[in-house]
Amino acid sequence: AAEWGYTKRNGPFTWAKNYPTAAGIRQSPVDIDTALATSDSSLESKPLRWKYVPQNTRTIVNSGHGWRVDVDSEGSELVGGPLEGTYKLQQFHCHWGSSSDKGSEHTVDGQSYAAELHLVHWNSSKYADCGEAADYPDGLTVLGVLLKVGAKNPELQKVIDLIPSISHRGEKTEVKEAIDPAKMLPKTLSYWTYLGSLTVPPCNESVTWILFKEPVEVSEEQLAAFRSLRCYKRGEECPCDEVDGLLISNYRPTLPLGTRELRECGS
Ligand SMILES: NS(=O)(=O)c1ccc(C(=O)NCc2cccc(F)c2F)cc1
Ligand SMILES: [Zn+2]
Repeated sequence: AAEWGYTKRNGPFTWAKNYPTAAGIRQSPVDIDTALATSDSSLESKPLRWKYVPQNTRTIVNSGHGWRVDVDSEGSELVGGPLEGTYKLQQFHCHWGSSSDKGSEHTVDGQSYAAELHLVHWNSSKYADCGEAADYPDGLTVLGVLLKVGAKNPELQKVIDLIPSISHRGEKTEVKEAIDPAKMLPKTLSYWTYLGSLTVPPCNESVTWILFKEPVEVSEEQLAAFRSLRCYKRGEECPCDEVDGLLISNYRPTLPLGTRELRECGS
C-alpha cells in the first residue's frame, strides 16, 4: 500500500483507509478550547518531574515524515502530574507547516503555532518497551511544546546542524554533541492534559498528552531548515507530489475532543 504521508494522495484524510484507528474517538491532535479546561487540584499536588541524560541522545534519522532523535531510555524518567508510574524518554521530533502561520498539531482557541515539538515517553513501570507500550491506553506520554517564531533556539540548533546529513528518507547520523531535551522545554510548566493518540499512523489511542501552555521560540531560518528535508530516498525519484519531495509540512489537522475531559495545571 502507498506509504502514508501529508500530501493529497496519502495525507491525514486518507489514513483511516489503512489505519482504522485513525477514525477513533480518542484521536490527536485537538483544538484546546481554554474555556473547557478544568483545573484539577490533584494535578497541582503532584508536580510534573523529569530527568533526562543529554549524553543518551544517540542518533537523528529522517523518517520520511520528519526528523527524529532517538534516545537511549536508560536514566531518563518522567513522573507526576496526571501520570501513574514512571515513563522513560524514547525519542523526540517535530511537526511544522509550509509557512510559519501554521504547523503546530494542537491549536489553542483555534490558533495555530509555527511548529510543535514532541518528547515521546513510554510507561516503563508496566511495559517492556515503547512498541509494547504503544498498544495500551496508558502506554505512552508525549510532552508537547508549541514553537513560535522568534529568537534562534540554541538547543534545537544542534538538531538543525545535523539536517544536511539526513536530507533524504532513511538517512541517519550519530548525534555527537549531546542535546539536552530539558533545555527545549518552556520556563513555566503550566500545561493542559487529555487522553489521545499518536498523531501519525497507526494512530494508537495510547497517549496521555501533556501540552505546555507557554510557547518556546524558534527562528524562521530554523523552520526553513526543517522544510529542507526530503520525503524520498536518495537515488529514487520523488513519489510524493510535494514540491520536489520537500517535507514542507507534516502536521495532522485537529480532531474533535468529543466527550473527553481537558484538564489544566497552572495558570
Ligand atoms: N506525533 S506523536 O508524538 O503522537 C508520535 C509518537 C510516537 C510515535 C511512534 O512511536 N511511532 C512508532 C510506533 C511505535 C509503536 C507502535 C507502532 F505501530 C509505531 F508505528 C509516532 C508518533
Ligand atoms: Zn509528533
